[in-house]
Amino acid sequence: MSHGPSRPLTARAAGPLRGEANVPGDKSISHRALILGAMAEGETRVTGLLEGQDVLDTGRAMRAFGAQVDKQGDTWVVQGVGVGGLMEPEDLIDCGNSGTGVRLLMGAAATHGFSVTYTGDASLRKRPMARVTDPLALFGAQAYGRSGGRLPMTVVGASEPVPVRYATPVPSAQVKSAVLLAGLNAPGETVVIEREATRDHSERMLTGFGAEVSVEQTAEGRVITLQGQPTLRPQAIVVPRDPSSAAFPVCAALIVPGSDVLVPNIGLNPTRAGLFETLRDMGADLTYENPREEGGEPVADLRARFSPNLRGIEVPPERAASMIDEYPILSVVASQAEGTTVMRGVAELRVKECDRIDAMATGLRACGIDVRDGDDWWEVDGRGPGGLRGGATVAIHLDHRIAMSFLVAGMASAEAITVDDAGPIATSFPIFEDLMGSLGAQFDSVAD
Ligand SMILES: O=C(O)C1=C[C@@H](OP(=O)(O)O)[C@@H](O)[C@H](O)C1
Ligand SMILES: C=C(OP(=O)(O)O)C(=O)O
Repeated sequence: MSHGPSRPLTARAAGPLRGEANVPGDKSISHRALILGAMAEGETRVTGLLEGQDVLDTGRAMRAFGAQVDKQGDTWVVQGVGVGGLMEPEDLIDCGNSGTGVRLLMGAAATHGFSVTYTGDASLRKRPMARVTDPLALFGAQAYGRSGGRLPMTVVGASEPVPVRYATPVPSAQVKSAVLLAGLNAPGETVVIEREATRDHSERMLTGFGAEVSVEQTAEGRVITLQGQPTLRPQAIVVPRDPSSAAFPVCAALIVPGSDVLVPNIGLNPTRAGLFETLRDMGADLTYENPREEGGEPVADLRARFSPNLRGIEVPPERAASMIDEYPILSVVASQAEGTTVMRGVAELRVKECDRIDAMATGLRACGIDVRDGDDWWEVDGRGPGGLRGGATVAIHLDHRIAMSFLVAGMASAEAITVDDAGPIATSFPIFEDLMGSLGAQFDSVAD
């Protein structure tokens, strides 16, 4: 869905942040629970689903594809139609701001013999889709979109799909997942090879639903093999809390003097936890309390305290996929460290909801921080605790993570920071303002 009118929001220096931050469910897992639930035979029940706009848009799309998706009390109930049972939507599928939504749906529908036209908001309509439609063409699906492979785009599904073997050219869990979801309704073995491991929620959840999925580490990379046309058995899914949302209260606590914040129950799947390792490498006072396993995923309570002795580091590039959405907030923490933080191997940041390197570099420079950048790298010169001047209004380009990052920056800067639009925060973290406010953050809505 498109957003309402833009809504500026200002964050100013806050007192210590203290208390417990109960962040919402994982966005990646929530999308997959609705999509796989819709492709299973019978009733899947999901608790802890993220009720962010991105996921709600995917829920609406699954209804348009013929599944029933309803909320009963705290549980989302999906009546699936079975593999191969999706139906042609009567209208456009509008995925709003969500790259994950549109790319996974394109995959899931591409091996059905019907056509679907996809669109999204002004941010999503700029993002590249050929990375998904190229492998979908190998199954026999054809895509017709705007120039540069942009939305709106119609995908004519393959009525007699063939299985595919595909090596992903960019590290992308969305591309991997689109191919695996398409492979569900192709006979035989579909194989995806990724050079670097990306988040593995699709593999885990497909296995949970009863598909045969094997993963092998070879010289070529991580080889994932799916046996096509399985019967997916409906599941009871408990969605863990989102480490990408936890990043905001954690990082805010590290840079606001006197803070001590507990962020309970965070999924620490190694394909997602790169930020927390990086913060610890920088000298953050960040501990994992009560580590345990839940639903096959490692989980812990994160405790973050103000950390006056952060050091800039070179972030290991091989860690990029496991923290790809966290570089914007990491750059805010880096601005409060001593020395330079170097981030390499991050070209993907340029094709997210916006060009995230450019958006963060522009905003940080306006707040008094030196940033240098190239095609696939950037570096931030830290000015130590209290080194953020602030006093800027920052353009967030319909990007929720840019908005939240600069609001956190405003909590630790000398002068307030305003983001031009807080609306997109609702795509992934609808309770951000209230939750950060409950810890002690100070926000002012600015009248238009
Ligand atoms: O598969 C997913 O759920 C996601 C994969 C990542 O995108 P890419 O696959 O484009 O790297 C990430 O940035 C996005 O927020 C969620
Ligand atoms: C990149 C993101 O999401 P998506 O690709 O689903 O829009 C994100 O949430 O940071």
